[in-house]
This record gives sequence, structure tokens and C-alpha cells, in this order.
Amino acid sequence: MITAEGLVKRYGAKTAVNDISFTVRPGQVTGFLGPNGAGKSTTMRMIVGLDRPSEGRVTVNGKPYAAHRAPLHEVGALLDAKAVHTGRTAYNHLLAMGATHGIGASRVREVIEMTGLESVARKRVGGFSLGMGQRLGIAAAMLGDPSTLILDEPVNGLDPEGVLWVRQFVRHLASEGRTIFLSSHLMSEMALTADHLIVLGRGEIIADAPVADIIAGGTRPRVLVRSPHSSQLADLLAAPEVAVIRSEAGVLEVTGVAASGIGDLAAQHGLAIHELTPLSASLEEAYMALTADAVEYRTEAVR
Ligand SMILES: Nc1ncnc2c1ncn2[C@@H]1O[C@H](COP(=O)(O)OP(=O)(O)OP(=O)(O)O)[C@@H](O)[C@H]1O
Repeated sequence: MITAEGLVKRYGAKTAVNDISFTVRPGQVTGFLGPNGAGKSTTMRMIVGLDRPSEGRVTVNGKPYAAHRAPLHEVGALLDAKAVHTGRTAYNHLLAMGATHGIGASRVREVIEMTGLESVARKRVGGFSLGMGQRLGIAAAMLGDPSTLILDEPVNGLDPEGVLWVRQFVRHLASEGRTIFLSSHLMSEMALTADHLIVLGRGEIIADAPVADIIAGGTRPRVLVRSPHSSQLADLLAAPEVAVIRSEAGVLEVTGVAASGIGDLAAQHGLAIHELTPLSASLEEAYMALTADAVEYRTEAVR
């Protein structure tokens, strides 16, 4: 469990994180989203004690990170996959990290196997691809078998198989009751991986809700309609709150009326319909709507 209360981080005149409070709960994957420079990395660094809050506090399992006697057992973090001593082998890197917590070779072998690094464990990290570096970072985060895992852009640089692996891995860890907090710029992947989302915009929280609620709340339902009477139907649907796009001959994309309403209207006028398909909104659309609003609001506030 991660709890932030009134967290503020200023760098000189720049406020990177502006009074945010949130809770990241165990047993689910919580995604951390926001445009570049929104303050995600700064927040993650404060959680693991790499940056000091200017105001407020953040705790992991009830205590600030630094107050834990054996922090690797509480929180595993992947913050910068490149921050590894490149002359060492992956095995030796993990062994050296583990030594600070009395974690021995058998656990090192376990995390190597868990992250699919067996074939490269004896190779120098300097020669690793970005994807291998990410896997090594995740292996390091898992060393202490922590109940909370923080992953900053864990799928960055991974191939499709690696992306799928991370998704299944973190979902499995959450199902074991762990707290998983991860950031990503890949919306489609986030929609498949996370249960809950916290969205930051310019250092402030602009959404903190289940993924399904964010998708439903940020976009209006759209319906694809195929009919030999599409022009007549478009005229009948015309209303201030309804948008109708004619994408191709005989096809309408309607926003602002549910599929049932369109079907009823067509039936009342005896118009045949060949297809009536509710189009599911994407997280990307909802995210763009959310963050665009935040930017507009901020612009107005500054004037
Ligand atoms: N050490 C620092 N000194 C000065 N400003 C900083 C420092 N670290 C971050 N910032 C600024 O704080 C703001 C938030 O940065 P941060 O890296 O946390 O954003 P982010 O959401 O992680 O962005 P990205 O998606 O690009 O990684 C940015 O405007 C950044 O320039």
C-alpha cells in the first residue's frame, strides 16, 4: 500500500508535483499516467526516498521508505533500467544488490528464472539490449519478494512478447495480493494491464478511478449504423446533442444516442437497418479528453 498526503515537490521556481494525495491499494494494478513532465517520475522517486518532498509525505506500508529496516523486502522499484553497473554480469549485479539485505544466490537464481534471463545471466550488463535491461530491472525489483512494486515505464523497449510477459507478470503479482504501481505511455497496454488509474496533469491529479470508469466517463458512446436509408436516418437523428459522421456510403457513426434509441427510431419510420454496433471507446480517447481539459483549465487559470 502506498499513501501520499499533500505531496509537493518544487525544484527552484518550478513546482513539479503540486499537493497530491492518493492511495495505491494492494491486490490490483494501478496505472500512473500523464503527459511528459506531469510529475510521474518525481512522484515515484519520492515514494522510494530518492527525492525529498518539499511538503507533505508519502508512505509505503505505513512508513516512509527510508524508515523501513529492510526496504527491498517492502518495495521493489524499477525507476531507471540503465542505472546499472555495466561491467558486471547480471548474476553478479543481482548478487551484489541482494548482499545488502542478506539475500543469497538461491533467490538471485529464482528472480533470474522468473524474468527469463537464464541465458544471459553470466553476460555483462553493458552489452544488454533495452529489453534485457528492463527484465534485469524487474528481477532486481523482485529480489526482496516485496509486497509493493513500483515500475516506471516497464515495457519501454520491449518486443511484443516482452510486453505480454510484463502484463501477465504484474497481473499475477497483483492476484497474489501485492500492490503494483506502474507508469506507461502506451494507453492500449495500460487498458489491458491496469485495474485502476491515477492520471497526473502538470503536477496535479486529474483522475483517480477504475479504468472502466475513466473510459466510460471520458468519452460519449458511439454507434456504427449501416442502412440503405442512411441519409433519411441521419436527418431523423439530427439534434443539438447528436453528432453524425457519414464515413462511407450507407454508413453512419453516431455519437449522443444509444444503439437502442437509433433502432427504435428506424423502426418507427419503417427504415431497414443492416448493422447497429456500439463502438467501444478506447482509453486513449478518454485520456486525451481528460488531459486536454486539464491543459485548457490551466491555461485559463494563468491568464
Ligand atoms: N532535478 C530536477 N530539477 C529541475 N526540474 C526537474 C527535475 N526533475 C524533474 N524536473 C521537472 O519537473 C517536472 C516533472 O518531471 P517528471 O520527470 O517527474 O515528469 P514525468 O511525468 O515523469 O515526465 P515523463 O513522462 O517525460 O517521464 C518537469 O517539468 C521536469 O522538467
